[in-house]
Amino acid sequence: MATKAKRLKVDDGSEMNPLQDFLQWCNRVGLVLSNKVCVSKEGTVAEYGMLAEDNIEEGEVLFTIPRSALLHQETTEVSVVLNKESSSLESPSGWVPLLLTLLYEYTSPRSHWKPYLSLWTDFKTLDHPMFWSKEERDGLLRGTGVPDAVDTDLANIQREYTDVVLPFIAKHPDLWNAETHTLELYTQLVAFVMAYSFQEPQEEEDSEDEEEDEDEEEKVPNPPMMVPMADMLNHVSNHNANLEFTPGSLKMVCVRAIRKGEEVFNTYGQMANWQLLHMYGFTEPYRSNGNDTADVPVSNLYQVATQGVQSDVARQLAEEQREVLCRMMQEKGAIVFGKQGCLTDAELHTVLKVLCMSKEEFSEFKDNEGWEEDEEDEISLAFSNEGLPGLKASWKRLIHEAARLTVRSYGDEEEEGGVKSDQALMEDKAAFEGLSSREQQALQVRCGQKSILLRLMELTESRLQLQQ
Ligand SMILES: C[S@@+](CC[C@H](N)C(=O)[O-])C[C@H]1O[C@@H](n2cnc3c(N)ncnc32)[C@H](O)[C@@H]1O
Repeated sequence: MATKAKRLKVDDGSEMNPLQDFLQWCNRVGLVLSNKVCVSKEGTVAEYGMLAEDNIEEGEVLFTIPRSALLHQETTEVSVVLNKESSSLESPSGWVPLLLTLLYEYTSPRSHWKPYLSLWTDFKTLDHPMFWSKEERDGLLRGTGVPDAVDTDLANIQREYTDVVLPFIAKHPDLWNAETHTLELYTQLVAFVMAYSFQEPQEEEDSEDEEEDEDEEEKVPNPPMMVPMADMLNHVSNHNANLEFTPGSLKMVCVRAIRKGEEVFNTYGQMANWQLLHMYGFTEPYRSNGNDTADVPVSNLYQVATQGVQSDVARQLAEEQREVLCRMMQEKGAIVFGKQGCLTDAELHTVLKVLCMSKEEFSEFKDNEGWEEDEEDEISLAFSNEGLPGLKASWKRLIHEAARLTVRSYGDEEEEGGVKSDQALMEDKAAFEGLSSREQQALQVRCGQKSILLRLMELTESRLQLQQ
């Protein structure tokens, strides 16, 4: 196998090379690596990565991993005990069996996966916002959605460790112990799973089965697993390789020609910068992430719709409309905008329609238990960047003002959410380079979101607003 592994000195003066050990292990377990690629720490965007040593064409397989080399609850040495007591390991995340697997295999000197897991002697390179101080998160990432997501994660990790993991490991002192398998290690492994694990997509059902299952509950997603070698690849939104799952093995396939010397990039999914920072601890440079998004909370649309409402009747109507929307909207109730327009157009359509209804229209709507849905294609076009300027004035005003409220939530209200200072910092190369890596990443998240919101405000500016 080709390798650019460097020999590393260890403290006692002896030499070790974790990458060489890992590549030898790959050979032993039957992982086949094309001689057109190599794993390297040089010439990559972040630590380990994969480089093309020759030109590679679309469709070529870069490596094949036998399923037996994957690390998860069925392949670990402790699978019997995990499976036997699986019901006591259930949790909302569904990650506990893999985390117990990793707690065990990462600390076991005779683990079959030792050459793989030894690539990361500690997890210091992981710099997810969950490892930043709360002050740093709340200060640098205000308005981006990351602080709330991290607070939820940390509370869940603590709860899962205390309520599920600790009672389980206490029953198996021969395999785990609380002195070694601490909450700190557990939290690091959660970050490792967030940034390195893969989830096999659900098998596609044929249309007949789908119809039958329509009323059944949504399928539980497959649990995460560790996929050695595939997780050496870094991510960009404009990726050139993709992991394919087949019954016997997993294959990394080139999806766009790669020239000799270029880095091979996988995709971790369509991820906005705030999601990349939250889940993986990095961001793509400002403007280069084609999947960047910004959320406009439904509560902001509601707030704009009810501004200036005077009469009791109108107030009551607005309150009823809000209640109906709360029942209809899933999750936390945010409308997501990407670089090309609204990504949750059906939800936005619903919100605008309900909030702009007269008393009569609203009661008719309730009597009919909804309305006939418009064509999906028409809605998606209407809320794209091309369609937004042509929306009716009342809808544009709501979107415009709600976007403005959202921009303000990033910071200083007088300065419209710090838009100007952030933009200036981004454009001043020397000043940007003087920032810490955390400050740079936070700035990239903020600038990406705000530029989407400002574009949205431009597209929904009505003539009346322009005259003011
Ligand atoms: C699946 S691992 C990829 C291998 C990793 N570079 C390593 O050395 O172990 C994911 C991690 O790689 C880093 N990473 C991936 N893509 C990146 C990118 N485009 N820019 C910066 N860091 C990236 C992040 O730290 C992320 O959490």
